[in-house]
Amino acid sequence: MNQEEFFALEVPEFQYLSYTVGGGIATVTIRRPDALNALNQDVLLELAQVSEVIAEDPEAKVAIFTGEGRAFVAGADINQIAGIADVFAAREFALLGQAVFNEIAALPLPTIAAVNGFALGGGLELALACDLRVASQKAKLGLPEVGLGIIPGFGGTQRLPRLIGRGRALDLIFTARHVPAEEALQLGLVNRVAEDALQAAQELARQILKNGPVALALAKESVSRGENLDLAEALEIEADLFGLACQTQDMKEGTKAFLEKRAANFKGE
Ligand SMILES: C/C=C/C(=O)SCCNC(=O)CCNC(=O)[C@H](O)C(C)(C)COP(=O)(O)OP(=O)(O)OC[C@H]1O[C@@H](n2cnc3c(N)ncnc32)[C@H](O)[C@@H]1OP(=O)(O)O
Repeated sequence: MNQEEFFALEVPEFQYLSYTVGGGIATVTIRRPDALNALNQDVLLELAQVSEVIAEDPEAKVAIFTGEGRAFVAGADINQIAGIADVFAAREFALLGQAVFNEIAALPLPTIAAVNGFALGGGLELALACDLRVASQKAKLGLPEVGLGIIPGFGGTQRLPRLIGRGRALDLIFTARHVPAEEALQLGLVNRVAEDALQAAQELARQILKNGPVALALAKESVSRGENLDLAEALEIEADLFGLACQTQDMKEGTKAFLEKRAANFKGE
């Protein structure tokens, strides 16, 4: 077995997803358009698998998640929720969604949700597990679970207030309303609004890709690890990771390129 074969990436055959990678951008498209890409257990398990693929793929430097058709994801599958037998099964379902989205949130590279349409319930929770969100002008976002007599269970009650603040998050959760893209932008729920969410996400990814890959991963790690700590502890982490960044070839190349007034050629080392 030669080295290339040894390191050959195995991408499973997905039923509900497609995975492509090109120019450093990995793209995951959720494909269950007849149900507006609703997340049943199988889709969730495939999302877990694909996040392992992304983590292992040397070609993937930025990952984009999007949906086929007129929805990003219209939530967890309400048919499955309606059939949940007892409190234990319900808790397991929430824990499964949380575990999958935690895996996506922990990917050591920038992730972007290209919100091409409805991002409701578990769909918004998936977008919240990504680092950045780009919405199409026709996108609608929200956590409508209380309208079904349940609460957000895939991280929404935790990630949404951390992103936009408690008052704004509880407004969305209590009213169950669908927020249009422009309002989502004002709320800080999305980073950009564009006519074509995927195209705008790809442009954003290309902008990110100009920068040092190790530095991107370390910057994400610093923000993620510091998020739930007090400032003094979090600043220690930042200093440690700054130290690591300064040990990289990318740092040598980035600073040299600046001084030589040319574009840096980062190797991700
Ligand atoms: C822990 C996490 C919990 C959750 O995430 S709970 C779920 C939260 N999400 C929601 O409550 C949104 C549910 N969906 C809707 O409210 C509506 O859809 C929309 C407003 C998004 C779109 O409405 P319209 O344009 O009229 O389309 P349509 O005919 O309702 O949907 C097309 C097909 O998609 C199925 N579908 C939509 N969302 C879900 C879902 N979340 N779970 C299962 N199926 C869903 C429908 O039933 C229908 O299917 P058919 O054509 O066979 O009647």
